[in-house]
Amino acid sequence: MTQDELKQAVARAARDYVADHIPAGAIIGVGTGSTANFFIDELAAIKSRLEGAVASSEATRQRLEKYGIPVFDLNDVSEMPVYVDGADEINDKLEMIKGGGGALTREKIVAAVATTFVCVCDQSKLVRTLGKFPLPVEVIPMARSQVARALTKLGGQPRLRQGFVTDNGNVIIDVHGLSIGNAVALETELNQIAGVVCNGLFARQGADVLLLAAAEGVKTLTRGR
Ligand SMILES: O=C(CO)[C@H](O)[C@H](O)COP(=O)(O)O
Repeated sequence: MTQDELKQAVARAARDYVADHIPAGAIIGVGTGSTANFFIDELAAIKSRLEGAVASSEATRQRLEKYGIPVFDLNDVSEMPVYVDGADEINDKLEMIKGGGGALTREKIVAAVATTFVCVCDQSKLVRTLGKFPLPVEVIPMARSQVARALTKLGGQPRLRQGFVTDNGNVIIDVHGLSIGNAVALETELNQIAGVVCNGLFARQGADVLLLAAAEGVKTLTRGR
């Protein structure tokens, strides 16, 4: 199976998970990226069961609206049964690196309101140790040099994502060369650097359910929050 076929398979599994686990008329959170896009395509088939969705990026908002799925402002939504999103890496504790698509801040905010984070991945994303994928950090533009120096002191090699501006008007620094032993501690430490808006470690609030696509089928792994 190609990687896109695996993404399609896991998107279908996520559609079925949503159909089985949410009450009719719920609002759900929707992530960003190619796997999330396949999920939106599948979600269109069950849209009559939803009141709508909250989008984690402008790209996701546009795709949801293309299918006629109502998109709500997060400020008007106080609870969501589920948030569905991909990841760049995930370990067996269901801690993740996210933000390859640059939407990490809004993803973390929308996920924080959801009861259950369902991560949808193909098998290539499952790793023993997080950090081979460069860790995205969203930074206020005037702070980029000072944050880069702080990231170097932490042992990483920071690289500015060239020509990229987030939906929030900020820049992304991708941190290479990290081998992340304690993801919760590093997530917390990075948040203390002045100028950091958000970092791509989703460890303090990891996934609750992982739907993992492999050639043999889609496996479900769960973790208590
Ligand atoms: O965090 C993300 C976007 O900010 C994505 O979930 C992550 O990059 C995975 O994307 P894809 O499904 O395209 O591999």
